[in-house]
Amino acid sequence: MGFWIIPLEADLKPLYLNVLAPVAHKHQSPSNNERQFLAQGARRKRFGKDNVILSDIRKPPDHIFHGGPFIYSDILDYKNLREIVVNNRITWLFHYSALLSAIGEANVSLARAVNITGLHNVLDVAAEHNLRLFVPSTIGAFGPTSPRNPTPDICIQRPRTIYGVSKVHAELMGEYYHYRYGLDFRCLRYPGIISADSQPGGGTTDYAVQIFHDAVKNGKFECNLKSSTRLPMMYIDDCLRATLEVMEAPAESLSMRTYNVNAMSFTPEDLAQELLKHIPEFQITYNVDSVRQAIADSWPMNFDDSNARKDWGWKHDFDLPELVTTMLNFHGSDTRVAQAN
Ligand SMILES: NC(=O)c1ccc[n+]([C@@H]2O[C@H](COP(=O)([O-])OP(=O)(O)OC[C@H]3O[C@@H](n4cnc5c(N)ncnc54)[C@H](O)[C@@H]3O)[C@@H](O)[C@H]2O)c1
Ligand SMILES: C[C@@H](O)[C@H](N)C(=O)O
Repeated sequence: MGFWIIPLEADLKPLYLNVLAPVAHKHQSPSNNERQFLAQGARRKRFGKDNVILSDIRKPPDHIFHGGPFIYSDILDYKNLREIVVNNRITWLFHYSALLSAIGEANVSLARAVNITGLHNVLDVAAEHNLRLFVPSTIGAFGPTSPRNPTPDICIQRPRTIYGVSKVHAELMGEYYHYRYGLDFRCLRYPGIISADSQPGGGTTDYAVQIFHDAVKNGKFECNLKSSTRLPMMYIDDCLRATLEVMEAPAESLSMRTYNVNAMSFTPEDLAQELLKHIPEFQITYNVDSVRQAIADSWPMNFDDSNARKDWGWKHDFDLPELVTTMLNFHGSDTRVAQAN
């Protein structure tokens, strides 16, 4: 994902700098393609198709390109950001551009530029033009010295990845701009996000997306984390709804500017057991990637999101069984499921 720009009602113009999960899966059937369009369409439907501008530095899939305005935007180009905001009278900005945890460790200088310099550009353009700004943070903003089970909103944050460091920086800078300049900064710490219409983006939680592709296509999956690695996770629809809900919450209901949000928490073994109920021949093997495993072992196992639930009424819809059924349906596994039954 990157960044979104949106307009409000007649005059609310959101800009999304990259889209969470925009990439259509190559193997989907036409009917699944239509269903997968819904998550993206929801944002455009909520605000009006022409009022939501999506952007990236990468070519979008057909359904994104034809679904409403889409533009090229590099968050490292400040003048270009300012031009987009001015020319389109943007009011809300959703900033999704980032390098994720595992890929960030493989390319620290690029991660530092995109995740930190890019954030500075976004903060400045938002403050200069009085935008409401959403920036996602992550379970990766915590580290080995944070309480892991559960992890509360306020506790020690000493992450050991450039990704985590950049996200703590984003949380603190956003809050600083809020108190110093009155910027309407809002931030959610997402768990691992699972979506059928995306390819894994270089994160530590990628296995929980890839497993569905491989289970449906090949009936087997090689997992790069240990079977007992417990991490917080969330289905994409809950993630998008949480994001819009916190953005639309009255300012006086927000006791904080950065909130944990959660839905479920599982291990690769738990996920495999749930998949076996639908695909009895499914097999999982383990070939642990030491970089990803060390990252996962330093992250929360369970996330305490009680403040989000109390302040603005957060409530998730998808637990593990609903997640697996929905993902398998999206992946066109109806035939396998029918065979299994
Ligand atoms: N996916 C998850 O599980 C998860 C969990 C927690 C938080 N998040 C956050 O959500 C956001 C999106 O995550 P994602 O999974 O979609 O990641 P992703 O890797 O799939 O997408 C990142 C996007 O950033 C874009 N990008 C890279 N450099 C850019 C630049 N210079 N200018 C503009 N765009 C640029 C990429 O082209 C890509 O579209 C990130 O900020 C991430 O930290 C994601
Ligand atoms: C958890 C999250 O921030 C991302 N999916 C990663 O693993 O890097």
